[in-house]
Amino acid sequence: MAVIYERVALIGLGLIASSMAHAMKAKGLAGEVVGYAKSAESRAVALEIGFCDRVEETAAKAVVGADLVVLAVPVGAMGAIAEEIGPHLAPGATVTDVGSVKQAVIAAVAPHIPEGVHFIAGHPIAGTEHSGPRSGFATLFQNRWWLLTPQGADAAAVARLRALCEGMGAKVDEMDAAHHDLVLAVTSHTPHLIAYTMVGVADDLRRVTDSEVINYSAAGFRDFTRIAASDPTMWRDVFLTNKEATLDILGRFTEELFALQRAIRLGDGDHLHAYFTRTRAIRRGIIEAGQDTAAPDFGRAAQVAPKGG
Ligand SMILES: NC(=O)c1ccc[n+]([C@@H]2O[C@H](COP(=O)([O-])OP(=O)(O)OC[C@H]3O[C@@H](n4cnc5c(N)ncnc54)[C@H](O)[C@@H]3O)[C@@H](O)[C@H]2O)c1
Ligand SMILES: O=C(O)C(=O)C[C@]1(C(=O)O)C=C[C@@H](O)C=C1
Repeated sequence: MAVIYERVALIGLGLIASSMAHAMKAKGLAGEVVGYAKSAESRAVALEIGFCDRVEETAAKAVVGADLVVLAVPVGAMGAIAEEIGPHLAPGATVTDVGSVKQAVIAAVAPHIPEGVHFIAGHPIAGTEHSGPRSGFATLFQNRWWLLTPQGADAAAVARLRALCEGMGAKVDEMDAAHHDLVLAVTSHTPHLIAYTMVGVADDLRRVTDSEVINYSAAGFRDFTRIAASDPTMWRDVFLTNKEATLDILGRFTEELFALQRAIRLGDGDHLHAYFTRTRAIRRGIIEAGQDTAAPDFGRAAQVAPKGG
């Protein structure tokens, strides 16, 4: 594939940035990949693995001369990074981000983007519970959605970023930032909160169940523990910044839960059966639509990754 950006600056060198670097290198999409991470250890790992050609000790230095800058830090850190790099961005460059929340990131970043630089917020709907520079892999975005929320950004700049995402194997869609945050509150944010809660409940019961929770961990619970092992900083920031939509969905979730609780108490098997029949159809619909792209290659991602690098 042809080079799409001559110099890509990755700010933050964790799961998403390192996966992007691996994918761009595998497909020849970037002339040079420059990296910045706040810890020297992560910068050294990026050079050791070789997914960055060069690393810099500050974000400001890393973005100099870059035609694409990717903000790949926790959502709550995006504003401060944008403020630091703003004066150093090259005219005509594109800045994007990969944050899991869009309205808060746009509000925090956009004020620091100078005239003549394109800001196109984005979000790859792909990830694992691992973090840090050793956790990335080139196929993470294969067949996964990459949502862009361009909010009127220059069409040619959007098309170029879209080509990069597609080059990394993703399917691209554009949407409004508020809509994105509502959709993701349903499909990702609230499910994570539920998983965190369920694992917390099991932990509270540890003394009662002894180690049986671990020893006899059934598939459903094991899936919860994988999700609940996700990075605490990232998820703290997601809930603090997508507050409204998450609280809305949690309210609806609680209402449904109470209705199921009541059906169990009353022995209302018809209610339970009808409910589970409806949800089973949803799962089947996802599979029939070819959307059941299981998270790829967990074996490879299971390497021990330095945290908070
Ligand atoms: N992990 C996922 O499943 C996933 C999926 C899609 C999008 N995202 C989003 O991508 C972004 C990065 O997530 P990740 O999974 O790659 O995280 P990660 O923890 O693997 O990497 C985060 C990087 O940000 C740096 N960082 C952390 N706090 C910082 C700060 N205050 N200032 C400067 N740098 C800081 C870390 O040093 C690290 O290099 C987040 O915004 C997250 O919401 C994550
Ligand atoms: O597969 C996982 O481990 C994920 O949780 C990835 C996942 C998700 O699907 O909810 C998590 C957060 C994102 O912003 C995008 C993707």
